[in-house]
Amino acid sequence: MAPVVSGFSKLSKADKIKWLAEHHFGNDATATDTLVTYWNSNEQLQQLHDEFTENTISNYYLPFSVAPNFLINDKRYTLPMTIEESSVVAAASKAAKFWQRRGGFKAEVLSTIKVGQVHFSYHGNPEKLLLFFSKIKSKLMSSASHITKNMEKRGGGVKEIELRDKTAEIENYYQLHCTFETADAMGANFINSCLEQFAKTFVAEAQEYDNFSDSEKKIEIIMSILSNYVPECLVTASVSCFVNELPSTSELSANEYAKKFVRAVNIAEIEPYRAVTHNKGIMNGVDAVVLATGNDFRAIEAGAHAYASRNGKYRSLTHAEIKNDVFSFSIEIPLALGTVGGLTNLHPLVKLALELLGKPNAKKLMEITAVAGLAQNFAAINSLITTGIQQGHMKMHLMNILNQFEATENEKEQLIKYFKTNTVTHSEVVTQIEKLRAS
Ligand SMILES: CC(C)(COP(=O)([O-])OP(=O)([O-])OC[C@H]1O[C@@H](n2cnc3c(N)ncnc32)[C@H](O)[C@@H]1OP(=O)([O-])[O-])[C@@H](O)C(=O)NCCC(=O)NCCSC(=O)C[C@@](C)(O)CC(=O)[O-]
Ligand SMILES: NC(=O)C1=CN([C@@H]2O[C@H](COP(=O)(O)OP(=O)(O)OC[C@H]3O[C@@H](n4cnc5c(N)ncnc54)[C@H](O)[C@@H]3O)[C@@H](O)[C@H]2O)C=CC1
Repeated sequence: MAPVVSGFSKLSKADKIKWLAEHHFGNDATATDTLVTYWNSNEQLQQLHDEFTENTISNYYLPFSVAPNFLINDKRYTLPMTIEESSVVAAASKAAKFWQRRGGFKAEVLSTIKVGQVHFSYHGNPEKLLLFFSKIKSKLMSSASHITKNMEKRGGGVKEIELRDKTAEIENYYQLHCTFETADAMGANFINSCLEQFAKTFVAEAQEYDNFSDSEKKIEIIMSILSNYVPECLVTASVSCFVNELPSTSELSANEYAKKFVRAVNIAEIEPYRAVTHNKGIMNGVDAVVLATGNDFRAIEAGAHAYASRNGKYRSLTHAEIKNDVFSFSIEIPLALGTVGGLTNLHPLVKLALELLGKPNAKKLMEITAVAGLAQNFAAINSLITTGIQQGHMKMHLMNILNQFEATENEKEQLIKYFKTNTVTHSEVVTQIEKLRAS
């Protein structure tokens, strides 16, 4: 077991690695070599990456991929996608290619309101608190004007502050429930700064408020923080076509395909076990664009799953229907994304990704990202109701298995040829490698 270390954060990068090598890797040089191999030879670039987070000792690469042919609101895009899982980029590309010949994707931002809350305890008469709040509300707003003035010039700022009584759930618990518009920023830091200012002003004003008793004056702030639940920062995307334009085979007509597809989505609307996997497939596309564009994927994940269970049951984020011989498929998803702030103007590949998308504003990026989720879900369901997921997924995963077994170029060539006409499973790849090596 490694010893407790004090002052680790203050060590140089080299000394941090030395400590790790000594206490976790028995001074085996391989560990150090692996870490150093991933350093960037451009020292300036490396320093930039070192400074993104804390205790950085190396870089962790993920593939930076692209999916072409996305027709969104009549404009063609090539999507940047950062993801480790094979077949996601292929699936997105396949769906994009399919829908670009059928009118493409339509997307629309429904609203962009974000939420933050000051959580506090108040011991006293609730009516007096409400009266106090109504008296000082405008002062609360104006106390943050030094933070909000530039955001207001961009059309954003604080929208509303509400006092919410939560004492039915927790004794003496109240909130300032605040809503914001943050223009092209995701807004976490802006919102948190505003909230902390509201909290300070709230406490100070309470102490000066003559109508409060001494105990009522002692408002205790528990915390001030934005919410990643953003049901009003919402975007929708959809595709539609005549049923007879859908894929068909001798075993499954286009009409049967449409019905089977809708049924698959319906199952994800009522069955949580399926819905979670269904939405995971959607997030394959969403997260890949979110990561490539330097956005906060934890915030997006948390918000999307909370939205999926907003009615008390976890459900699909997509919906499908057939009406008058038209098949339509849509998604509605909360996406608090930014095209300024965070890493967006810092990471060279993020800058490139945004440039690839034509330097979108936050709303446009919300539309593009929702489309990536819908496309991914379309491709996954298409596979699930026809060939099954494994055929296409394992075809893409083959190279990973071959690399695990350190297959030579010659072995790869022979096995790729073999698996063109044979189903890829992990065990079959192992059998074929062993066969080759024994011959
Ligand atoms: C994998 C495919 C696309 C193969 O599909 P295919 O029909 O065998 O592909 P193809 O070789 O005929 O090529 C057709 C198009 O697919 C794309 N494509 C094809 N291959 C590549 C490639 N190597 N690199 C880049 N793009 C590729 C590309 O757009 C290509 O057009 P082209 O470029 O030739 O004009 C298909 O089987 C598919 O869409 N499968 C779904 C895969 C999937 O959803 N993967 C996610 C991982 S599984 C998961 O995490 C979640 C899940 C699935 O469980 C969610 C759920 O249950 O809902
Ligand atoms: N719970 C959460 O989700 C939390 C997330 N974070 C992190 O906060 C970061 C995002 O915070 P932000 O406030 O968005 O970033 P940020 O702190 O980099 O601020 C962005 C700033 O850019 C400026 N700006 C310039 N042009 C703008 C425009 N057109 N529209 C809007 N603002 C413009 C504004 O001053 C704005 O406040 C992410 O890195 C996220 O991971 C931080 C705390 C909590």
